[in-house]
Amino acid sequence: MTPTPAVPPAIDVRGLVKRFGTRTVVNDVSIRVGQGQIYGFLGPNGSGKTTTIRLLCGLLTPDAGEGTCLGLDIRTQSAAIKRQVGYMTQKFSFWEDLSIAENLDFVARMYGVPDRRRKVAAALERLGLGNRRAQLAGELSGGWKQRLALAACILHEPKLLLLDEPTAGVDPKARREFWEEIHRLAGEGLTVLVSTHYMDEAERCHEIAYIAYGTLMVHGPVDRVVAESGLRTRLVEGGDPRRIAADLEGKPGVEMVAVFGSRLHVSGTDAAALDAALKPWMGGPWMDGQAVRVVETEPTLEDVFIHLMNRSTDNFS
Ligand SMILES: Nc1ncnc2c1ncn2[C@@H]1O[C@H](COP(=O)(O)OP(=O)(O)OP(=O)(O)O)[C@@H](O)[C@H]1O
Repeated sequence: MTPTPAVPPAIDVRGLVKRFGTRTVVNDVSIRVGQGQIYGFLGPNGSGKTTTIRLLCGLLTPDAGEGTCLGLDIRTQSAAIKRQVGYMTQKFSFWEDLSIAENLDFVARMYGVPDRRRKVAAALERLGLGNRRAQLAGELSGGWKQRLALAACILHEPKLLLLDEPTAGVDPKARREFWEEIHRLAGEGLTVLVSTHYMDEAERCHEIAYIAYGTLMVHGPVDRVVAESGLRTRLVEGGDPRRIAADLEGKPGVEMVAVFGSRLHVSGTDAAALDAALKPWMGGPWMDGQAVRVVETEPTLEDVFIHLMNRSTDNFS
């Protein structure tokens, strides 16, 4: 039997560097993204996520490094790559006094999309915009605007979709529906690169990369990123979380204390030192008429990212 040929990665780049003036905004980034994967980019504001995504698909030329996107060279074949990319920028603009359908038709004409009418109809159908086709874009709520933006980005049937903070300011239900659509598209083979600050969005990605000040600090599936962080977390329940937090802040072994309503997440990389700091709170002392309880828990992705952020130094400022 002939073995099935392995599907080549959608993106395979090594050693990418980008400088703006004297600042190195992307520093030696190597990434491989499988076809049909949703790959999330996280990191502090201005840390180079958008620049990295643009380099990966040839929209910007790197100062050093090499690689391929959709099997094409990111340095020499960027025009051919761009034709196969759908890019939803942070500030997607519409013609507010045109309807949804007219906006899509306009975009399709502008990009010379063949078989325009059928493609516009398909995009309207696919994103549940059919019933609203005549509604003016300027009257749409945030969630519907995102859908229209997504419809416009997939009209030309790209193989790679770039989403730059796609759901900023969108309500949770609309975000969930947006992500269901992204997963459907990925299921059909579309590769998706998404930058986000939302942990729930990161958890919906097949793999994530955390970039801080131009450096790729960790990458991989969410579970692996959490497991490999080396972070240990204890959950403290009962009593007054703010007073317990104040007691723990700055103690050896305690690297982070975060209040979640009536609970605390206390984390550090040295489990013995962490437990030594928590010792006075173990064994159920009473506080404000409640028993305080300390249990081991998994760090959340947010715990891991705050930890990474604390560890990274802002070499941009
Ligand atoms: N064309 C440019 N010329 C000069 N500096 C730039 C240019 N584009 C981006 N930068 C700078 O490079 C750094 C990284 O920007 P980038 O937009 O990639 O970060 P980001 O992680 O996507 O940020 P955010 O989360 O705020 O969107 C920033 O300090 C930004 O000001």
